[in-house]
Amino acid sequence: MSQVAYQPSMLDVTDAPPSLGPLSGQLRRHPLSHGAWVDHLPGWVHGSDQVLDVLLRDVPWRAERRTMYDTEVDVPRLLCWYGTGRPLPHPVLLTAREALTQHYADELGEPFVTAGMCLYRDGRDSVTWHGDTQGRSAHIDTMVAIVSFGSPRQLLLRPRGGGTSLRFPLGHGDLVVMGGSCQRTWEHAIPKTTRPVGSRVSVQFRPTGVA
Ligand SMILES: O=C(O)CCC(=O)C(=O)O
Ligand SMILES: [Fe+2]
Repeated sequence: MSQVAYQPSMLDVTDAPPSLGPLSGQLRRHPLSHGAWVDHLPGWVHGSDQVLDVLLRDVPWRAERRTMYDTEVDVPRLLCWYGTGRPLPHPVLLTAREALTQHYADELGEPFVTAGMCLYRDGRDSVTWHGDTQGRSAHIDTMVAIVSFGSPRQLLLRPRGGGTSLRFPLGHGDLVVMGGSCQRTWEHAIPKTTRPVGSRVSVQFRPTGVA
């Protein structure tokens, strides 16, 4: 009897659609040098398991190759680009993009419109030190907002030209926003790890012309 009453409520909890916590008053800003900053909010997305399942299943993940010296090598992660207007694979991502656009409206002055997706299959997948400086972000201050799903990985940041690096743990449902001059004056990376980690999906929201 008690089991009959218990099961539906368990289902209600696990089947509840993913949702977002508030941004105002919750994001913690870390000012960096040269007018760069990072905002961090662990656990922004609730119900992230469901989102991760959908992303792993429905995103048409692609492997890329790039030329390194004179050989072609695999890019060590899978990718998919959702340009302006392309429907996102889970509705909570649209809600997230709109919430970010609204929260940063005064500071950013334009909406987040694209979503870059990366799948790190295990600890051997990574992205090396870089800034997102293709396009307008090479010259102007902007923002890149990252929502992370799946196995926790470290986001490393270091000033261009040398200096101490910082690390932000990116766990299931966490939000990190790189802002100000961050893409031009700092670099970021997701290093490989020998720890036994599972899949991680990173969703990066950017304004138009930033990549
Ligand atoms: O995996 C991440 O969260 C960062 C990805 C990244 O920096 C990029 O794709 O430009
Ligand atoms: Fe990046």
